[in-house]
Amino acid sequence: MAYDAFLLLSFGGPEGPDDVMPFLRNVTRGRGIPEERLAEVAEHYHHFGGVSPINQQCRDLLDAVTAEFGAHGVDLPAYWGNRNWQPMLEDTVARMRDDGVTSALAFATSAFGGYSSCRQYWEDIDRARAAVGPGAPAITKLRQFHDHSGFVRPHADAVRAALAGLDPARRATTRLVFTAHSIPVSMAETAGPDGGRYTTQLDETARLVHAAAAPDLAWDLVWQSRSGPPQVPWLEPDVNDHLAVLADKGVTDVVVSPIGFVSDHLEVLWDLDNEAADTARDLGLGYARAATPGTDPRFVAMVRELVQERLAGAARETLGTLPHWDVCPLDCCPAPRRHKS
Ligand SMILES: CC1=C(CCC(=O)O)c2cc3nc(cc4[nH]c(cc5[nH]c(cc1n2)c(C)c5CCC(=O)O)c(CCC(=O)O)c4C)C(CCC(=O)O)=C3C
Ligand SMILES: [Fe+2]
Repeated sequence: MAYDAFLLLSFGGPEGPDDVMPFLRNVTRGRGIPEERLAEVAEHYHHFGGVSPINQQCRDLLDAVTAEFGAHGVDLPAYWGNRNWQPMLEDTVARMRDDGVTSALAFATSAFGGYSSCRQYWEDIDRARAAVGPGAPAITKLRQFHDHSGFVRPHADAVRAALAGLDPARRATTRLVFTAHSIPVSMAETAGPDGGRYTTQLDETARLVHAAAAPDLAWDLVWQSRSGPPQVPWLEPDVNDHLAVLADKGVTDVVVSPIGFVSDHLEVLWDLDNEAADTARDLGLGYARAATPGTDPRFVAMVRELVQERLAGAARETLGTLPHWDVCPLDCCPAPRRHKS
């Protein structure tokens, strides 16, 4: 198969105060998110001047990937499009068509399976191609990468760096707390062809990061950034509740490592550096937050390697044991039941 472009596919975020509500309406259209939750999340964005860091992080990643391609003879022009905010994917796909692109490889900024993190990006591609119509390039998504060394090693180094900021005399009572975005339990159950892929992959990432960073410490995998109406069950425990349980058990210090994410975007900054850090302080726990890969050279090299896997049929780099595939089976990670908007 010949490919003639690379596409960075991401979530999108507002770039000023006036963007915040329209962005949030794009994210939540038809998903039954209560109005109070929207108002609360809008406040998180306004706290940062209405600017999400995710767009600059995408620009930085795109620049780094372009340089990495150049240095390794990967001759593909690089494009960027988002699900929820400008540059919107359908505008990017129209530009690709105008530039004569016929077949592109897309890197989505999530490592995991599941509807929100994988299937929905395939749907974004389908919708954007349909909107562009005849002449839209073919676009396929690169595979999930939860156990790639280019994802695991930057997380592991970040955990080590965060640990170095805590009191070594209390290491025996220090704990690793891995976090990922909570999702509805029903979405977790239908993730992957056999169900449970989001949580199973996160468990594997946590094990790999733990083994590489601090095998002497105990660890847990917990959830952050819950959304949705209260009567719908989402993955638990929430990181804040979990910190209270740990403090009760005699844990003195925590390193919180957001392995569910590729960059320090708003949900990492607000929900961890603000909320969870406050919770830890109230509980008297020492607290350090580990960084995400961002533009770590190993992560950037991973993107290039995922492309080369597909260009050259090169072997897959995997540290774990879960299966991988290039194109998701059509029946995995189905869309949750839609609410009326
Ligand atoms: C699994 C997952 C990831 C990780 C995979 C991936 O990266 O794709 C992720 C990432 C992100 N989520 C983000 C922001 C938001 N997510 C929301 C709502 C939701 N997230 C969900 C899941 C996930 N979300 C779900 C099931 C909902 C309920 C509504 C729905 O079913 O879609 C809402 C609505 C308000 C709220 O209720 O929180 C917002 C504003 C941002 C941007 C941050 C920035 O601006 O820097 C990013 C990277
Ligand atoms: Fe989200």
